[in-house]
This record gives sequence, structure tokens and C-alpha cells, in this order.
Amino acid sequence: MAHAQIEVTGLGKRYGRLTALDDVSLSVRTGSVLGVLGHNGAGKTTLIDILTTRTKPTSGTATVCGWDVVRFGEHVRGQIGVTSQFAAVDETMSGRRNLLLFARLLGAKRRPAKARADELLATFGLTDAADRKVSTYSGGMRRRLDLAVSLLGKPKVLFLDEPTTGLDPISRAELWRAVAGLAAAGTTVVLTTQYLEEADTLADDVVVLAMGSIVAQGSPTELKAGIGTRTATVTVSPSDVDRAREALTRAGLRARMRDHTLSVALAATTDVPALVRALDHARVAIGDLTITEPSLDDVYLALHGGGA
Ligand SMILES: Nc1ncnc2c1ncn2[C@@H]1O[C@H](COP(=O)(O)OP(=O)(O)OP(=O)(O)O)[C@@H](O)[C@H]1O
Repeated sequence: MAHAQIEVTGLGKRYGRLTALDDVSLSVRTGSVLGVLGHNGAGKTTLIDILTTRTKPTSGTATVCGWDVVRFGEHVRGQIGVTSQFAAVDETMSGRRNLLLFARLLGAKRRPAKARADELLATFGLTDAADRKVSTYSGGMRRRLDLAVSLLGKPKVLFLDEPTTGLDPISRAELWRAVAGLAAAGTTVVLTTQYLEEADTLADDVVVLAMGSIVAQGSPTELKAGIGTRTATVTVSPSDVDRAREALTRAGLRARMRDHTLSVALAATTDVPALVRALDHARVAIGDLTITEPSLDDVYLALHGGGA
């Protein structure tokens, strides 16, 4: 059975009078992906820095792979991989040389280091570019190389700080596939992101931080269900607009109108048949009908009052 790979209880971090993190508790199951969302300065990096032992908390506790991050930092570091927005690789060397160098730094002998480098180059689609200088790589290739470097030590937990910031949609999708593959193979992943779609696609669970505190926590589905509303958008002919609106009001449905498109907030699954019946009864022809599920963007905007 999946158990918690990361346990965080009442974690806090103060810098003088500034509270960067306040009473944060969460747990991350083995092989799952946790997405950490939040505005600039919300505390995302501080949380990652504590879990990766780069900084110490001022209150609370955290364990990674069962090891307390303060008392057993060295053990924690032996179990984790970390990538940041700022790649650690050397641009003047080839991708292969970078991997070999980091593998040797981790203590691997020449032959296993070479085998591991080849394996990772293949996994991340970098074999053809392996002997080119990293300075000639695209942004997506650099991120994949950075990810490969962080996996040299076969970490149980991988921390990714904004892994796809600045990447084009195709490179982003490639990286998502790589991360999803790692999680499917049992690696636990914690990622911070500014992209809600990224969290929605990759994360099993999400925490939303605001000013150092967790303001929402759960699976993307739970969070979206929490703010509720699916929306039906109906296009009718311009001459039918008033009749359509009256019919929907009679059926107890609230419709907002823009040109000849009606948006109806759906409260229950029965609302769609009710909507279709009401329009049909009023002899309004439906040109087009689409149902939109709430997105994590809606959740985020709801949490931040639309101001974030
Ligand atoms: N070393 C430090 N000394 C003083 N204040 C700090 C330090 N590091 C972070 N802070 C403050 O702690 C708060 C949380 O910062 P943190 O970097 O964790 O936020 P973040 O969510 O990662 O933001 P971003 O998305 O901009 O990277 C901010 O107000 C920041 O200015």
C-alpha cells in the first residue's frame, strides 16, 4: 500500500519579523505528484528549501523518506533529486560530459557512470545531441538534461522548482510526459509551478499557499468540485434570445446573456436535461451547446478574489 514519503507537520519559517511559512502540514504518498501553487512570495521556495535541507524551519517538523530534515539532512540528501529554475549544468560542455561529471561527483566508477549517462540521455531524448555543447541546446533540451542530472543518483523523491517556466508548449508537454513517467515508475515528485494547467495535468494533489499558509489542499478534482460550477453555453438565433431567457428563468436556471450566447451555471447533473427541455418547450432551436468544467484557474481566482 502507498505510504507517505513526505510528512510535514506545523512547519514554520520566520526571517526576522517576516513569516515566510506558517503552520504548514501536508503529506505526500509514495509515487504521487504534489503540485505547490501560490503567488510570488507565497512561500513555495521556502517549503522546498526546507524539504531539501537547504534551510532550516523555525517551527514544526518535516520528514522525507522517513528522515527528519533537520537532524538527518545527509540521509535526506541521499534520497532526493533537485532541479531549480536555474540549471546547474555547464553550458560549455556537452550533455554527455555534464552527466559523466555529475555521476563521477556522486562517486560512480567510470563504466557505470557511462552506462547511466547513456540510459538517461536515451530516456530524455538527448542521445542525438549528447555530444553537442549545452549552449547549443533549446530551452526544453536543457530542462530535460537538468532533469536527467537530478536523476543520476536514482532519487526516491524529486523536487522540481518551476520546471517548465519559459518553455514553449511542445517542450512543456515533453517534460510533463517525462515527469509523469517518473511518477508512474514510483518516484515521488514535488513541483512548484506558476502554471495551473501544469498542476492539473501532473499533480495527484495540490496545495495552494498564500502568504505562507495553506489556503487550499486536495486533488485537482476535489478543488474544482469545491468551487462548483460547471457552465453550459448555449447559442441560439438572435430572434430567440428573449424567449430563451424567459424559458430558462421559468425552469429555475440563471442565464447570463452575451450577444446570442447564453451562459447557464449548472448546479446539478439534472440541469442539462432541464435546460434542453425548457428551450425545446419554448420552441427555441439550439445552435450549439457546450459544457465547461471549472478549471484550476477558476479555483485560484476564487481563492484570491480574482486579484492575484
Ligand atoms: N533569505 C531570506 N531572507 C529574508 N526573507 C526571505 C528570504 N527568503 C525568502 N524570504 C521571504 O519569504 C517570503 C516567501 O518567499 P519564497 O521565496 O518562499 O516565495 P515563493 O512562493 O517561492 O515566491 P516566488 O514564486 O517569487 O519564487 C517572501 O516574502 C520572501 O521575500
